[in-house]
Amino acid sequence: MVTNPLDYVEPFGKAGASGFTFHVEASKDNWQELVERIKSKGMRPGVALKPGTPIEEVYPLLEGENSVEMVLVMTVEPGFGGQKFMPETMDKVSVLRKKYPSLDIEVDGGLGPSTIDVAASAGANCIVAGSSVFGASEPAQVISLMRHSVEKAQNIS
Ligand SMILES: O=C(CO)[C@@H](O)[C@H](O)COP(=O)(O)O
Repeated sequence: MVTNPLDYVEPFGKAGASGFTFHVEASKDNWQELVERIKSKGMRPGVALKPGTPIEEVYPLLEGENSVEMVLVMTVEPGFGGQKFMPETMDKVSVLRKKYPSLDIEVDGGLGPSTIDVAASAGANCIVAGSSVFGASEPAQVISLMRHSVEKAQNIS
């Protein structure tokens, strides 16, 4: 998480990023300008929210022509890898999935073989995983297992 996401749009765009996700907590006053700027640089805008932030805070960012295209529900406190998945964040994923059936919903933190099913069933379709993949003896198998769980929950396998 960065505190001034606007400062990073241009450099990330120049570096070749295809998407730019900012925290709703860090953009309360300027999210519209931020989304516009991200789109103008050819990137896909996304918004992230911390575990304690109510899901209602992202609703305004999902309406109108300047809307974000992805919501990242943090499943740990942002900061570092290797933390424990917070199952209580799944209520936000379920509510969001019900309200926006085709939205990309990402989850990040503590995702791996033991937690993927609950996240996938709640409606998450984009998975960020660090320790469970990079710490595995067969990373490809872990990725495949998680992909399968998401596809099964979305009825696409
Ligand atoms: O950076 C963060 C949290 O701030 C995450 O992206 C973690 O790095 C994910 O790592 P694991 O929880 O999967 O180890």
